[in-house]
Amino acid sequence: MSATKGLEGIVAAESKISSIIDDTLTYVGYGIDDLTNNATFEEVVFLLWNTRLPNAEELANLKEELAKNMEIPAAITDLFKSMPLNTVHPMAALRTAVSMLGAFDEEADVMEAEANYRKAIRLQAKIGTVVTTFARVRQGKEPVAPKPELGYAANFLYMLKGEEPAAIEIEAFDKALILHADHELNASTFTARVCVATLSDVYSGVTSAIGALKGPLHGGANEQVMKMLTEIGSIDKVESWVQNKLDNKEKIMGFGHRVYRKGDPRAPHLRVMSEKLTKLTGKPELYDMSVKIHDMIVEQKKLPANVDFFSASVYDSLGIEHDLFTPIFAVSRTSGWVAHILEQYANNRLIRPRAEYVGPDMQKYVPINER
Ligand SMILES: CC(=O)SCCNC(=O)CCNC(=O)[C@H](O)C(C)(C)COP(=O)(O)OP(=O)(O)OC[C@H]1O[C@@H](n2cnc3c(N)ncnc32)[C@H](O)[C@@H]1OP(=O)(O)O
Ligand SMILES: O=C([O-])CC(=O)C(=O)O
Repeated sequence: MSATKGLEGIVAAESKISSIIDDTLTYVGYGIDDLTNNATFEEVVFLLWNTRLPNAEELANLKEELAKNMEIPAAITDLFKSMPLNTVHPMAALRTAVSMLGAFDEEADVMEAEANYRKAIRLQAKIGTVVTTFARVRQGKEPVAPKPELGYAANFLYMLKGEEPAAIEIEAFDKALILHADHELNASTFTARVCVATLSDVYSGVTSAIGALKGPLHGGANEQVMKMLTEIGSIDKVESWVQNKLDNKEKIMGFGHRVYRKGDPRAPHLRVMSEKLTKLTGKPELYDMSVKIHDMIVEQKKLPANVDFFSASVYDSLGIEHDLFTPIFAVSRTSGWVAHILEQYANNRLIRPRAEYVGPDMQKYVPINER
């Protein structure tokens, strides 16, 4: 028995939800470019959960259900108020709050498929409100109640800032939500599947997944990209900053991928949005710096940008606080996590791999006074 480090190349599940084949990403067989250019996030949520696109009535119903379920228990707002708001990371707050949402859901442990679908809707509806409520509480502001007539992307930005977003902001944010919605058996999705394969509940699966997404090698990279751009500060400093990191064999956040070799097909969409939005907000240098970093990494390391690289300047341009980037990833990825959780339940077997033992041979116990 020998171990494959990081399970690289191991096929650990069958799935009908998304695929990455020859660097092409599809959700249920629909290309990511097609969906990003033409669909809305709500349509993608339906697609991932039902493995087919909705008709107009089904989409309207889903939107209505999401809008109806966006409010969160007051106890979650109080929970945030009780947190050390100067130091707590929003991903830690989100992890705790999603676990708490489970405590408030009377159906949390009802395992029928219909009940799990209802929980999926409630969780997807509430997670955006959880993130925006945290952000408002941290700023000492009142949470903003959702407006049912707005779509998911618009509602999120409205609840975050307290004013209705411009059409271009809604469009960019909706596309970003679509691009982050699912990604085959990435680390957080695998975590969710491992968790619920014990027949644990949906909330436990998503709480575990949030923990996995938080790390900088996964979803946490988008915040680190912004930290890098802020630290570099101006385009004339890019070359020496990046060269120094590369010479010290340090990783540059937002580059590289376990599966993609030629490039992450989500990155070009975010790059286009980054160029447009940074110009509009009067910060074109952020995009120019990103391109310069990108060209250096591609040239020297042959590593393409992943989804987290250009999303950083997109979210910054939307006026979003930098440590909320990863929670926003979680808001979108909840749709994918839940899809995989439902798929796991539908054809479950406990996930329990083996470890290759590399410790000492059989030893004899030594009494404590003889050690
Ligand atoms: C949504 C997402 O999760 S997308 C990924 C987000 N994460 C990041 O952007 C963090 C930066 N990137 C990385 O750490 C990696 O590329 C990962 C974690 C994404 C993929 O990791 P793995 O497939 O395990 O590749 P691994 O980390 O072993 O890297 C292979 C080689 O490429 C190098 N490398 C990989 N990524 C980078 C990078 N971002 N910068 C510099 N070098 C890199 C490694 O140092 C290693 O070099 P070596 O063989 O000389 O030691
Ligand atoms: O697939 C992965 O390993 C990471 C990733 O890009 C994602 O989760 O979107």
